[in-house]
Amino acid sequence: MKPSLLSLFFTLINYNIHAKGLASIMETQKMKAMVPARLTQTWTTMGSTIASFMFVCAILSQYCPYELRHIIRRFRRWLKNNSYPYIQIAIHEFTGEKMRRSEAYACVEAYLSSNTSKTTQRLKAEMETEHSNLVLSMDEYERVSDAFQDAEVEWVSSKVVSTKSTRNEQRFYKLKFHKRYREVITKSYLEHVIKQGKEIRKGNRTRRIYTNCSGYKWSHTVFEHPASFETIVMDEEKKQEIIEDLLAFRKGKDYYDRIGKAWKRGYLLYGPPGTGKSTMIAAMANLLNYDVYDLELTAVNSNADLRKLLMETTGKSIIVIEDIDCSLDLTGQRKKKAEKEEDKCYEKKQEEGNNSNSYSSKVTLSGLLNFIDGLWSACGTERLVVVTTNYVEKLDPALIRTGRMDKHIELSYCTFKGFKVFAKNYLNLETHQMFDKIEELMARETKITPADVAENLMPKSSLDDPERCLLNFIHALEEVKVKAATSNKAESKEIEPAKGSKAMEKLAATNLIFKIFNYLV
Ligand SMILES: Nc1ncnc2c1ncn2[C@@H]1O[C@H](COP(=O)(O)OP(=O)(O)OP(=O)(O)O)[C@@H](O)[C@H]1O
Ligand SMILES: [Mg+2]
Repeated sequence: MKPSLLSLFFTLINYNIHAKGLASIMETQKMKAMVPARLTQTWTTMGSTIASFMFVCAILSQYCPYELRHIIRRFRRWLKNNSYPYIQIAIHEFTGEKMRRSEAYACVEAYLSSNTSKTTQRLKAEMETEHSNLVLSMDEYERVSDAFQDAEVEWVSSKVVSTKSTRNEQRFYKLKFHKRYREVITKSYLEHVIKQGKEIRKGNRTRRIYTNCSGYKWSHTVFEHPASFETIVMDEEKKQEIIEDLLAFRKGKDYYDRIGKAWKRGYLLYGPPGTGKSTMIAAMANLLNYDVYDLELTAVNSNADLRKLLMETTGKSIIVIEDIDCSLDLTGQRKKKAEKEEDKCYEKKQEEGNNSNSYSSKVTLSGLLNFIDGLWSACGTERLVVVTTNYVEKLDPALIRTGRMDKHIELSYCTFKGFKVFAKNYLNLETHQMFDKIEELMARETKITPADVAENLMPKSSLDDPERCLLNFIHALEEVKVKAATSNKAESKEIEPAKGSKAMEKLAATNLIFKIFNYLV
């Protein structure tokens, strides 16, 4: 068949579909009530007549002189516009080159599930997590009507299934309305739908934690961490200051706009292992109701991949880089000679197609800083970036200067005051005769982390009553004290012969061994 005849055939089908579509609109509940059955039949007949007429016009247009064909084409356009007075707007689930889930689609879905679930006959029910609510939404190919001011509209949920794979479905909502309502629908109704949808989504939102285990792509799961600022044990004043800072940031859109600064803030959490850095990040996410992006820098191959990942993050989120000193070489020189050599080696490996995971990350400090300062500010708002480290002194001052890491928070060893909060939370004890002994042990600079306090106070079996837990804790404190005394003794022994250069070397080596020993213990 010639292509022109094929197009004629499709034109005919198109007009028939329009005619049937018109009839099916009439079948929706609201319109049914308004339009009598006879009128529906008239429309259907008229639709078929128009389709046949169009078919004849199309044949004529193929075999007539150019001028006549032009007139027929114009007439056909006029007829189409007047015989099918409806406008359709499609809102697809995935858009753009990267096929990101469309915010508009999500808002329409939320709006329709809340506003039309009482009138929809076929619904689907979904529950994202075991603790979240059951969310009802329109099932596929379902139609619902809605009214806004004096305009009647119809929503249809539909999907396109790829011929290559049935798993590759593209869902979309189609909004149909009479063209006389064009202004009100495009200017006010859609705005109203998106606004209401956003509000509903805020209420239903289940937070997510994203991670880039596969390198350049985020994968996510539901974020359900029970941490809160109430259960974090630290200096009360410092805690309040952090909470206020976070809440001020969340409310700060207008302020950031006014001062011409991107709406983002950097936090640096530092302190020994087990002092609550990761727990605090979870508490921050819970307080602000933000998503978490846990960025594993060692899995990122290049600065370009890092940028791609960060640009894909959404607003209302915390981007976390844990143990940054272990992920990057951050010791001051941003690009050392050895690093340059490694770069060459890496490029060679890439050329050979040997891009193994064992090869270390090629993300550089300057790549990270460039993003935080440059592109970072331009793409997206309302993001916190939180960096953690056990060794703040190892970090390049350029990374942690104000503007990049605006707030520095030190988390440290547990004090007696902190222990009392743990005892209240874990054992429901406000006071106990063993507290004096504990206070005495803790006063002598016994460095015990909150993680160790929590572990020792936690009952391990039904036989563990509060006394037993406190005894466990006293044992742990005594052990820490003995270890500290042994390491101090060893250090002071090494200091004495430290006059000659050989002795200096020996001291350095022993110190290193003890440091490693302490770290491991
Ligand atoms: N300040 C704290 N308040 C309450 N619990 C704490 C605190 N610090 C640590 N914990 C407890 O110790 C456990 C370990 O803490 P967390 O993982 O947050 O430490 P961290 O500082 O991130 O350690 P690392 O530096 O090794 O990553 C937590 O599950 C929590 O129960
Ligand atoms: Mg941690």
